[in-house]
Amino acid sequence: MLPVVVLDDARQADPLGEALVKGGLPAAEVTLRTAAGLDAIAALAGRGDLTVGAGTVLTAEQAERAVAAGARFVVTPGFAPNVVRVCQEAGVPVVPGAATATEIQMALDAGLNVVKFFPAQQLGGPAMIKALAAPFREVRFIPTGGITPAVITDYLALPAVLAIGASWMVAPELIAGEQWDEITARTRAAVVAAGGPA
Ligand SMILES: O=C(O)C(=O)C[C@H](O)[C@H](O)COP(=O)(O)O
Repeated sequence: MLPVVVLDDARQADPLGEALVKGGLPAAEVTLRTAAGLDAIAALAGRGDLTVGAGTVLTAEQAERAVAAGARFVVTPGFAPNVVRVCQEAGVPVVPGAATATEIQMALDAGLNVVKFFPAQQLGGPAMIKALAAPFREVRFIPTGGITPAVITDYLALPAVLAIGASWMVAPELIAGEQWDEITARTRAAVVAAGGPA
């Protein structure tokens, strides 16, 4: 499970990180949708007890900044050759978004075999991944977008699914309300729903 985080205030990064670690999910994809994103990545990277990556990385410059801030992986909504190049040169894993067979082939051409399947639910969910995985046997998918606890097991039943990205455990209203205990509780529930320890 990969929590997809949108932070408006980088000062919330540390308590959020604490809540995720307590919940048993020491990882976060912090999106660069907000101006606070880079500072939040730096704050979480500085904790040392969780793996932080950057999401919504749209340009090569953003990729450079994210890596400099401490991002250990980079996620993009679609396939962006310049972002992929920057990450590969920096030795940082990059996961491009792919919604079609063509985009998967672009990722493979770039030497990548893990893609974010985005937006997963809207694209047809597990049935679509199953169909795409048939010709691309070496590809692993991280479905993200619209995934709720109710459908997690449908995705995780597929061998081609490497992980699931989702935001419900770190919902923006919980962060805005600084409801860290609720974030920990939802994170724990997400771990259990994904077959992890209670
Ligand atoms: O900003 C991006 O590039 C993203 O990563 C979009 C995220 O994948 C979704 O926001 C997460 O999906 P939900 O769980 O439906 O919220």
